[in-house]
Amino acid sequence: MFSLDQVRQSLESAGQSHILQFWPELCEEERDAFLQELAQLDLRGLKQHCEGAARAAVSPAASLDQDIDPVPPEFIGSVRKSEQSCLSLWEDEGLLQISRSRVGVLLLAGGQGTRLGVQYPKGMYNVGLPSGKTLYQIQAERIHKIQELAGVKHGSKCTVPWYIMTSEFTLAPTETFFKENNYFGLEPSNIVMFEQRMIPAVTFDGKVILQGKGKLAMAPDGNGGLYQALVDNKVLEDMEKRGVEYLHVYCVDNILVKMADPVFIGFCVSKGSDCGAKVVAKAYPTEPVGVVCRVRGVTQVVEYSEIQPETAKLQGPGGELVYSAGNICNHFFTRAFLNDVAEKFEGKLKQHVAIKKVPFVDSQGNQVKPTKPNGIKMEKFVFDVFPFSRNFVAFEVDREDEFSPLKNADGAATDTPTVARNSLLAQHCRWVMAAGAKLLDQHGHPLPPRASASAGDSPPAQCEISPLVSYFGEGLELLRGKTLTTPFILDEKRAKELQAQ
Ligand SMILES: CC(=O)N[C@H]1[C@@H](OP(=O)(O)O)O[C@H](CO)[C@@H](O)[C@@H]1O
Repeated sequence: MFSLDQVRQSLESAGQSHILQFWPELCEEERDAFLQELAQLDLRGLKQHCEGAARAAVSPAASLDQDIDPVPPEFIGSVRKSEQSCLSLWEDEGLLQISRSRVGVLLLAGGQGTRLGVQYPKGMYNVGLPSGKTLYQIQAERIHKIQELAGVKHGSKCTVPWYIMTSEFTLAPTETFFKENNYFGLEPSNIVMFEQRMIPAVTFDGKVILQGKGKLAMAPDGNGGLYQALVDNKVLEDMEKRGVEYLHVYCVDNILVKMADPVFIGFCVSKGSDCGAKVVAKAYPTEPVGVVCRVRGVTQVVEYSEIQPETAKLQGPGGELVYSAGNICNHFFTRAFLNDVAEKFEGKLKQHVAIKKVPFVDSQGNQVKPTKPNGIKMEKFVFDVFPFSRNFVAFEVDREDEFSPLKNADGAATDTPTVARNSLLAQHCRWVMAAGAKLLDQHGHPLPPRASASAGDSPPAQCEISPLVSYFGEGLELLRGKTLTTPFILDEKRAKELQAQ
């Protein structure tokens, strides 16, 4: 560890000596903790980071809107437009790769649920399903099921390791939650949690913000911090040791996420792709999703916060959105590509600027909660590696089956716990009806099928199917010809009982 003198010198040469202004007031314990925090900073890169942030805040990167074009539809694979025989081939390929334990999943779970308004990791959120399951539990059970499906099909026991990128904010509570829940029945050695880096928030004149007298205002380095974290935590070596060649990366908040989706994996593998992304047709022009498009001919994502509203609203001759390929943060990478990124491209990733209200201590030592934005946070985005890919593919999936993200607290117009819950229940109603069963409400009246859910809708029937019974609607033959009264929860026990009837 560095000595106080070394740290002081480094801070001085980075123009950041104010960081130690309250040092004389700190007690022994606070000093130790602070020195440890400072020693973990990239002190050599600090000057560049602070000056870069201040520069970026006054002269934001030029808008890309002049240089973008949509990706022509024929370059986007599609569930809806593909023959069933193609979908089956892709699914078979995906299941084959999974059965050989060549597929892993990686969860991006380092963010704070600021918009959702919770103090704990988003994955621990319970959206109020009849079963009371949290997002983490639903995801764990899907991993369980996909291992089983692939294993049964190919007569092999296989593993889909679950890599979970957390941050200083989310690691400890996530670890505890998993332990308390017995890892949701998964083998603990196949769950690998690691932390992304944190970087300091900076004022508009390039000074690191002090959150306390002996504490810096730190924030995770964005979900694109993944690539540095893979190196820091030797995750690529772990993948190699396990024989994992393909990785499905996804973010925590989408209740409909299909972990290690065999169709998507199979599609990407069949196309010989090194990098891919799932997209859905955007629901409305200002929907907060990035768009997959071409920038000077190169396919990448332009984030919702960086596209001009006029561009987002552009319509084609049939009234359809020109930029409609909405990024749902479900990415495919080969390990070989991730190695390339780690070796050659990580340092070239773009830095995005977010201007935020960052609580701080003023020069008098008073704690201040700013009422207007005062700080710059720099973030990397996970999709910014797409331009380095040699064969990028996009794959369009159906929103009602794959995308209902939990972003906002109830009361907001979209992406709330209620919408997430209803999207899942509506999907499960569709599965049950497609399997040939009838659903009745509490009064014995038949229920109509529902395609999807939005905030204003009346709730669909309380019909929930455990992922341990069905991953994407398969295996529900046991319901054929049955009349089921809601609320109806199909877990493994109930499935066995129905099977026996
Ligand atoms: C940097 C990044 O990955 N941004 C993603 C991510 O945004 P959030 O700000 O986390 O909601 O999830 C969106 C989908 O839910 C996706 O459209 C967007 O592009």
